[in-house]
Amino acid sequence: MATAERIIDTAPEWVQTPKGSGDPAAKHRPHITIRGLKKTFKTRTLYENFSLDLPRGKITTVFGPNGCGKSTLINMVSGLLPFDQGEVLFDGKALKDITFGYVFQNYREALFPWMRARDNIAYPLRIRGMSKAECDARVDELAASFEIGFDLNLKPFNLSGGQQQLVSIMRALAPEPEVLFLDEPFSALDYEMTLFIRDRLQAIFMETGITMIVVSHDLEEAVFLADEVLLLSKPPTQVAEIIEVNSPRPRNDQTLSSDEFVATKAHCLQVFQREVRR
Ligand SMILES: Nc1ncnc2c1ncn2[C@@H]1O[C@H](COP(=O)(O)OP(=O)(O)OP(=O)(O)O)[C@@H](O)[C@H]1O
Repeated sequence: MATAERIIDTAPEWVQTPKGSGDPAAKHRPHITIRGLKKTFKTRTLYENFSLDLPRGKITTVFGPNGCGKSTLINMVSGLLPFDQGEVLFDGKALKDITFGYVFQNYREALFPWMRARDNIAYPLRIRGMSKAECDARVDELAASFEIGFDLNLKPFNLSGGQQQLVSIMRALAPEPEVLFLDEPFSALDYEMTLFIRDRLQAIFMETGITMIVVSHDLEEAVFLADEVLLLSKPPTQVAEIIEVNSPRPRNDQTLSSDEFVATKAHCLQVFQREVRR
């Protein structure tokens, strides 16, 4: 069920009470509530009265037919794109009152080319007024978490595409966001780098329990990463189905051939095909 009434009671063990809230019940409430969203491009209505709850401390992947509005959805929720009507709240708070990160598909245009990789990563910390020593410590911490094997003193144009995307992800994570949005983060990467970054993202997720919303156009990737796959319909876009993925973490190559994973992926494909034919 994907309506206002959805009760979220299965936050993983590692999900902490939100910082500063002092409210242990918060982890059982939806993290993001979307109510009555409407979005029209010229005369075409993409979203009409769209409502959805997204859970705290889980990875939700967004999958659906071409052009159904996957990117538009996360762009509206993350404030990059205005909507015509409706409301998006983060455990009752407005977007301006939370810290969030966004990873773009096109990493080439996302990084500041004149800044070294480590200055790109530290940027969101510097603009918050953190000292150089604090920024350096956080960048080093992230580099260790991501097992970075390249020189962060290089500028983006001296890095490979995958390395640039890693820097983008580290920059998004630097201020310890409570929500991380990723729009097709692997679509411009080679397979080896995709597997590496996917595994690192999973590890970071397991360490931090950060809520992640990931747009994907690859069903296997969407199921592999997800606690829940949000399957969208064709426009005017509604939730076709929310499918739980119960494969245990950390997931690895063996996960892909496990009965549970194969059955979940097959179910997602069935729903997807039903929506495409509709
Ligand atoms: N700025 C815009 N102006 C006009 N139409 C737009 C704009 N942005 C998106 N659209 C249209 O809205 C629809 C949804 O676009 P969106 O990119 O969100 O879909 P998507 O599901 O992410 O697409 P894809 O599967 O191709 O990645 C598409 O028909 C697109 O052409």
